[in-house]
Amino acid sequence: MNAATAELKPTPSRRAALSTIRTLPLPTAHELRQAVPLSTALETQIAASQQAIRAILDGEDDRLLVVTGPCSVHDPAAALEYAERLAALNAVVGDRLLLVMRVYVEKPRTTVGWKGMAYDPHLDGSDDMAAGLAMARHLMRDIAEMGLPIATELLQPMASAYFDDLLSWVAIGARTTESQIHRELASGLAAAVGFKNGTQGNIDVAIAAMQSAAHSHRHFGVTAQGGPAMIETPGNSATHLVLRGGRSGPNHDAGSVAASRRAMAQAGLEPRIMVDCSHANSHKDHRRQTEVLHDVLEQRLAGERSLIGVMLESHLFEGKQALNPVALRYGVSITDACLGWDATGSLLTRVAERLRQV
Ligand SMILES: O=C[C@H](O)[C@H](O)COP(=O)(O)O
Ligand SMILES: C=C(OP(=O)(O)O)C(=O)O
Repeated sequence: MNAATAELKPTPSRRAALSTIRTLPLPTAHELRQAVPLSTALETQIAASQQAIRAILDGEDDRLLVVTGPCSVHDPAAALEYAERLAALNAVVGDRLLLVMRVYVEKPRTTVGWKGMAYDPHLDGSDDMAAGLAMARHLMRDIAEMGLPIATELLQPMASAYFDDLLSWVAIGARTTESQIHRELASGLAAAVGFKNGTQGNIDVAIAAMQSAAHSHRHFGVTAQGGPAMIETPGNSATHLVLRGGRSGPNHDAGSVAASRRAMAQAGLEPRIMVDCSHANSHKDHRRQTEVLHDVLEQRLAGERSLIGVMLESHLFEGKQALNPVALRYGVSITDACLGWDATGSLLTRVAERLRQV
């Protein structure tokens, strides 16, 4: 062994660290789907809401697609109360808005932090993922049974099979839009997919993602029974760009929207754009989501037809709180700050009224 190879060998302390790696089996997606099955009526409802979203993307339905809900769900009771309120609002605004609830059970972190209900449902770092996956699937099914279409971000491709039959809209987030693995995942989904611009604000990665997702792929994956598999996907052209702002600032303004529309057309894509009113578009100040949404609405009323939807981060009560499992305030986000329900309800009611006037 020469000196260079010796340096590559793990040191004893690194070997000791590696020996502590734990592997715990989880139920397969098939087992969880059998334990928490969907009725035929629910499957039909989900297929209908996937189709309704596609109709908006295809310009056959001129309602505004609104993806709204908590940054992350951590308390099923609060998420269900939010869903009840959203379902009631839908009865009032459903003629002009297609409401889809964010039920985000996986969170991408900039460095480290709580990664969502699917990972750590007990909020205590125990990472009981078997319980997390079950809680996530139960919650999504309960919300879907209220008649609401569900949106989520798909982050860990292996986890998607545990709940992708419940989804009507999927986000590929700013941190993963550039990932080939997530583009392959999107190409096999029944749901429409919004690709976010990168965290720097670059839309080129989302444009490349849409081109890639439209193609058929063969990729490594696992079967619902948990075995290694080659997966062949049909391609998914029900995709769109999500402008969420970036390090260089917001990108919901008319100039950025027009530039994005032109870039999509040049790439041979239908120009379909959703504006995420939160994240870098609101400078992470939840209250500013209202002004971003009004800006988007005025652009759309002025004739910007590429604007097909908006996203809001909204919970029962505004703001956010630190994750302290013994003293959590009910209905308040433990990840990004959210609009409260009252502000959300009146904002969306005003948006629907304004859209009715045209
Ligand atoms: O939407 C949520 C957050 O912006 C995203 O998960 C990153 O969070 P973090 O920067 O707090 O890790
Ligand atoms: C993580 C999210 O967004 P982004 O990927 O834009 O940061 C989100 O919408 O929860």
